[in-house]
Amino acid sequence: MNHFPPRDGIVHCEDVPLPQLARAVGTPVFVYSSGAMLAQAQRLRAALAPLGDPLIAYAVKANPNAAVLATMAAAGLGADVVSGGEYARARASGVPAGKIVFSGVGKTAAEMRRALEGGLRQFNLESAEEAEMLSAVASAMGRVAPVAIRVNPDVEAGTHAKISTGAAHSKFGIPIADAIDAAARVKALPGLDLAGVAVHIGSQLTSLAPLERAFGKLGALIAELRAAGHDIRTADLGGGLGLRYDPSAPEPPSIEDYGAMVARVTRGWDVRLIFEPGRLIVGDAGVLLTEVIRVKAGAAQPFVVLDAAMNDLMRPSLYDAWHGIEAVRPDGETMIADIVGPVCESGDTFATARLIDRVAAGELMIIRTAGAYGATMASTYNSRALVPEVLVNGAEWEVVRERRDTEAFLREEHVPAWVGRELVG
Ligand SMILES: Cc1ncc(COP(=O)(O)O)c(C=O)c1O
Ligand SMILES: N[C@@H](CCCC[NH3+])C(=O)O
Repeated sequence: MNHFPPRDGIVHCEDVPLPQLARAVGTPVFVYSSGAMLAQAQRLRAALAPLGDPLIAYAVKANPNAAVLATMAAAGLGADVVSGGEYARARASGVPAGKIVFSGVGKTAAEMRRALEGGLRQFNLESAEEAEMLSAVASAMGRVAPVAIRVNPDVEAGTHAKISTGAAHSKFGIPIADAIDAAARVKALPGLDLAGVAVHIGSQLTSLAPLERAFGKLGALIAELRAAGHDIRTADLGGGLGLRYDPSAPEPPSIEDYGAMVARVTRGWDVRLIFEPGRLIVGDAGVLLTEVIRVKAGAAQPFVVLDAAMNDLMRPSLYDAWHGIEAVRPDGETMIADIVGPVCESGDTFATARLIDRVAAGELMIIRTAGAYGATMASTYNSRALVPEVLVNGAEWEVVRERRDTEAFLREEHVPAWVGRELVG
């Protein structure tokens, strides 16, 4: 089902015409369809149902808005968190402690303490050094921390280098060849209970082959760990399944293809599986709604200058990512243009020489697939206000994050009394 349907020539989010939101909230604004994210969560749950009772721990980093997290919690999903901040958000949004997995290479002692106090399903350990720190923290608290060893399987994910995490040179995980030694160290440390293994090789994966290779290695490791006397009860298969940003690109594997592959590879593992999907759930559920400030003449083609910029949606400038860009009221005509934002960097470009709907100053456009890694990665560069977010449910909608204006930044900053003292008088 299309949750951003054109009706009467105007793009809607569910039953709300986008111009109505632009008028009420202003632009740029992230608009999310709760129906779209729930449909994806439901589809994933159905595809994974034959695997027993897996824990689907939504990767909070993809979109940590409290209303999005509460939607996920209400749908029964857990949370994969990578910081104390994400842990706090997940708990505050109603995710039960027992459904929280804590990932990340740089967990601090304070973050470990906080998660142990509040409770969690497991820490995914990424190094022997981290195991030592967690052991000390848990022991001092008189607790036992449930842990999984996140391995680095040395598998190339075939995605953008900046979002690949499973190759040998990557900072993530414990080299799989060292996992048996690491498990022995974990077992010998007080305050740790080795419950399982974990792997995550990257994001926006458009082929199942690298995932299958990584999972195959994980299966062999589970057998080795059991042979060494470890009681392995869980296997966390990470996230990473990609979306089709560009409709002319080959269709990525479906959620059902993924479920079938996992069922085949994990047959006989006898563990509870954990998944950490982010983008897959929320990516297509969001658009960045923006207004054309002006169309400026260019050397090769015109520049469509939007009021959204690289600080609001970093993916095109950071990863050269392709996002669909369309007019909210297309008139049937097209043009070729560079689509840019107002920020003072040439990298503030959403698309180059792109065939788009014809637009003029004052018209609205949407940048698609902005529900994941959009607002969450935004900055205030060029002293631009963080973009507000709206959640739509049928004909209802609500601002779920207010626009943060320049006055708010200034209230947070402080000029010491001695600045400029030597220069005065
Ligand atoms: C450990 C971990 N789990 C889950 C995810 C979520 O990835 P995705 O949004 O691609 O599903 C990431 C991001 O790549 C991650 O680093
Ligand atoms: N931020 C990345 C994904 C990173 C995944 C986090 N491990 C993106 O927009 O594609």
